[in-house]
Amino acid sequence: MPAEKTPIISLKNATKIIENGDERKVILDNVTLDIYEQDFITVLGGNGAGKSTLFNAISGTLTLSSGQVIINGQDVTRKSPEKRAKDISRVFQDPKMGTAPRMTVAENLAIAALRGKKRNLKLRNIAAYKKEFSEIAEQIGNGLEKHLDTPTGNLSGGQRQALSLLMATIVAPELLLLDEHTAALDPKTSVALMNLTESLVIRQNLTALMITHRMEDALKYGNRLIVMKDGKIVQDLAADEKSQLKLEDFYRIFD
Ligand SMILES: Nc1ncnc2c1ncn2[C@@H]1O[C@H](COP(=O)(O)OP(=O)(O)OP(=O)(O)O)[C@@H](O)[C@H]1O
Repeated sequence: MPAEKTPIISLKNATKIIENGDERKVILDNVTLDIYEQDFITVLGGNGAGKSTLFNAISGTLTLSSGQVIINGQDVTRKSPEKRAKDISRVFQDPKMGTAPRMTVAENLAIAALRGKKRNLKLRNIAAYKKEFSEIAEQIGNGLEKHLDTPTGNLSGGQRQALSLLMATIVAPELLLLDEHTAALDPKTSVALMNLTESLVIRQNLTALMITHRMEDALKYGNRLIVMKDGKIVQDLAADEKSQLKLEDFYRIFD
């Protein structure tokens, strides 16, 4: 019998209740989820279904009312987002979120390269890393390598999202959270960033969760699909089940 796989991340009965005077709202409802190495899971659900809340619970920006978050067997439920940051990186929808606007591309990459490491990289040493950064940036194919000394605030949205993705993966995280990271881009740039995402995930054997509203992307990418509704995971489909789904099945998800 094959040995049982150990999940990288587990949520156990994760629940978040928001109380405001007489109002009581369950925004994460008893969610149990095991994420295994090299899972690439797409996350679908209507507005307000709880997708970002799920990501907040994993990354630690939201403290659970009850339940647990386990990373590699360690209970991190009460650990701060900063403590979890060595294991978990996240790319947001808004291109402004992932990068420091006044710092250059090279400086942003240098900071990202230090994730989880104790030593300090002095900014004057960045020059030594420039060739390496340039090679990494060149993989993107949108000219980012020519902008290593450009403040990120001057980049296009697509370049900035590509940089955010590079920063999130330059030190391979245990889990990459992609929070609708292509949603603010034009269709062509969005396709280019999804291609880059897939190639980074495959090349670095990453484990990733990706929220998307694009059903085509949920069908095309990943080995697993979860569907959220009212703070719950209502479906968890493996690759073979996912591949049998048609676009019209997806529209039913949002009913
Ligand atoms: N801190 C909070 N306080 C009160 N309600 C909250 C809080 N965070 C989230 N919610 C509520 O929880 C529900 C789920 O929100 P969430 O942002 O997770 O949805 P989502 O699935 O990511 O939606 P969208 O697709 O619109 O981004 C929403 O009704 C939202 O208003």
